[in-house]
Amino acid sequence: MFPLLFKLSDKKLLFIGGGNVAKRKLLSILNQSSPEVTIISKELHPDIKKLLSSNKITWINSNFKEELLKEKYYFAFICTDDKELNRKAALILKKLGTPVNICDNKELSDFFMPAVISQDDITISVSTKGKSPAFAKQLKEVISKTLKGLK
Ligand SMILES: C[C@@]1(CC(=O)O)C2=NC(=C\c3[nH]c(c(CCC(=O)O)c3CC(=O)O)Cc3[nH]c(c(CC(=O)O)c3CCC(=O)O)/C=C3\N/C(=C\2)[C@@H](CCC(=O)O)[C@]3(C)CC(=O)O)/[C@H]1CCC(=O)O
Ligand SMILES: NC(=O)c1ccc[n+]([C@@H]2O[C@H](COP(=O)([O-])OP(=O)(O)OC[C@H]3O[C@@H](n4cnc5c(N)ncnc54)[C@H](O)[C@@H]3O)[C@@H](O)[C@H]2O)c1
Repeated sequence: MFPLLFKLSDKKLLFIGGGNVAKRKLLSILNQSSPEVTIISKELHPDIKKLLSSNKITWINSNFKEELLKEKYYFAFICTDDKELNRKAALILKKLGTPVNICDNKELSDFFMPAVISQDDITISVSTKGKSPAFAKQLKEVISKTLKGLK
């Protein structure tokens, strides 16, 4: 796996599922950039609902169906709690040429979300190649403190 920095502002991103995991990933992305986001989900986390008026976020209040994919997405984040649905949706999006990140399927994912430290012009991302996301988070906190101490 190779880390890259993507310019996501104004890119079309798709989220399938709008629960805790979607919220975490979305907030992490919105912290760094300003993409156009479409969320397909029957339910939406209250913290995401709060963003609907102030951000470029469209909520499609429905379970996932292939017919809902009317646009080409730059990246898709598949985060429902239905493992089989996640797999099926990922295969559809991959066929359409969209790279996917799946919350419960490392093997099928085209990319992972790292833990991100961003201070001024410095960006550091931490990954454990998917082995231990909790450790990535811990390491992020240690690096963040060290970086602050250097200033
Ligand atoms: C870094 C971070 C970024 C983010 O997502 O924002 C991130 N996970 C975070 C937190 C976190 N995730 C989990 C816990 C609960 C504790 C635990 O079990 O460890 C916590 C801790 C918490 O929530 O506090 C559980 C979990 N995670 C994955 C699975 C499925 C699996 O392993 O198959 C399961 C089990 C699900 C289950 O079955 O229950 C999978 C992935 N999680 C990744 C990223 C990718 C690999 C990153 C890497 O290479 O290290 C990858 C592969 C895919 C992806 O999601 O991109 C973010 C820290 C944010 C921050 O603080 O900065
Ligand atoms: N990648 C990670 O970091 C990580 C961390 C914890 C858990 N997980 C995995 O992620 C899954 C989701 O966790 P969560 O805490 O976000 O769950 P959650 O219950 O908070 O959210 C699930 C979301 O999926 C939506 N959904 C369910 N079926 C759907 C369908 N057919 N079409 C569209 N949307 C649908 C629901 O409406 C809800 O918004 C867990 O089952 C677990 O396997 C991954």
